[in-house]
Amino acid sequence: MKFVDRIDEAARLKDALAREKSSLVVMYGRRRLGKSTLIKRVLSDNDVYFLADRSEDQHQRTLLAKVIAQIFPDFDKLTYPDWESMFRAVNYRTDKRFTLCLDEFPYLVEQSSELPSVLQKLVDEKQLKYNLVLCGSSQNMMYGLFLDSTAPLYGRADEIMKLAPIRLPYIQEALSLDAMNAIEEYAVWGGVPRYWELRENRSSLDDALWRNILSVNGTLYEEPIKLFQDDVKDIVKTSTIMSYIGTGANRLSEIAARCNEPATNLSRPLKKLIDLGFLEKDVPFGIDEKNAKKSLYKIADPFMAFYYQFVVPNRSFIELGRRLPIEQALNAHFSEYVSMKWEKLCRDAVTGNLVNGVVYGKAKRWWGTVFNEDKKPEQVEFDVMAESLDKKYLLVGECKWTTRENGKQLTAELLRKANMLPFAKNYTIVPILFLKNAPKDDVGNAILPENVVELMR
Ligand SMILES: Nc1ncnc2c1ncn2[C@@H]1O[C@H](COP(=O)(O)OP(=O)(O)OP(=O)(O)O)[C@@H](O)[C@H]1O
Repeated sequence: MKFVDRIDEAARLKDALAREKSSLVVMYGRRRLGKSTLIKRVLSDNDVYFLADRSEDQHQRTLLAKVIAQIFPDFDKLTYPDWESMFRAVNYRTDKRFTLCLDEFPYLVEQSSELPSVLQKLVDEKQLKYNLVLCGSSQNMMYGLFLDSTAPLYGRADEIMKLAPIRLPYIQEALSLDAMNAIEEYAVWGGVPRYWELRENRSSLDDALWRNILSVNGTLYEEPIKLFQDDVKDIVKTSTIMSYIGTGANRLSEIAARCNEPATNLSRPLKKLIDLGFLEKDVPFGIDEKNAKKSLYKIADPFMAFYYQFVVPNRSFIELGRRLPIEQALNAHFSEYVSMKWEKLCRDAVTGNLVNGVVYGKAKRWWGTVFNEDKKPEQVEFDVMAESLDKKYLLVGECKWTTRENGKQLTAELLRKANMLPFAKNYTIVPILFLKNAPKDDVGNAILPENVVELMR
């Protein structure tokens, strides 16, 4: 698969490594996002890249010495009793600046708890002649090592880079898809390039699902557990919470009831899952994010959302190799699943972007009770709602992931609902349809998959 995106990240890393003084760069982020690949692309043959494992520290130093010997001959002929002597020996041999990258740095710290203090000492002495890049997948540990104010390396990094998932337009480029298929595939694999590679090796999305996720031998069959191993203590509880949310328990009270625990016990694990990027809080437009009553918890990561909706409830069928019930579940709900992801992509596309000549702030959903023409209460919902930065316009959007719609009818209904909103009079209402296909009647206010891909570039 061709390498895509990461232009800004690569530039930032290159820049940090080319500064006048040697730099300490920290890179972290969820597994399989492409941290190692990005670093290796930026490093040259004069640099050293070392991938740590969980073996004991003397063994790791022996392995690292071997890699360093590729640029400093015979470096591995000596034995280094501790990390400090090894880093100082590298400094002694350095005549021109190079970069030493320690990938999976948290594994080294697991074996040698003194390592952060050793590095702190070396960095504080300002004598290091080489750059250090420290990389890791455990977001928890990387946070604890560099961003916690009590940690020895706190404030020592010249650059801290948290790698994010790759955005929608690049899956289209990597897998040569049309916009509609890019959205469908992104709904399953999200922005993780390793998953895109697994998909690329299969003839169709369906084939890739059955081979990689919906099979006990699939590479991704246990993937969430592997991801949690990096960062959460209680994997069973975490997985249980994700399952409940993935199958429709979205309010704190519902999740707590299903877990049979008081809601207060769940605030920490939920916050943790939000920090890790696996969950998000959905709050209606105009409501404070901290409003717990109005908040809905949703799975933020597309791959996880697919997994907890389609894999976990069907685990016993998958274990027995029974395809039929899973095929039925996919036939009945996959399209609806993609449509939820489509809504989210539409909101992301609008946020901070220029839509029909107007720039909008953060787009959210809106749901609530309004009073209709007959003064009767009515429950209404908007898939997308955003206020223009100049506060003059309110974009209200309806998303559909179905075959061709009647645009006039959808727009009229959107306007009818919007005009009942108590805050409608403060704005000029801008109705927008976000549709899978162009509407039967060309209403002119439709945004299609190719437009969303373009907006997300
Ligand atoms: N920007 C990219 N474009 C295309 N493919 C990529 C990109 N980045 C990474 N990949 C591919 O994705 C896979 C995972 O990348 P990589 O091993 O670098 O991730 P990582 O974040 O270091 O993962 P881990 O923490 O699991 O080691 C690799 O096989 C790589 O080829």
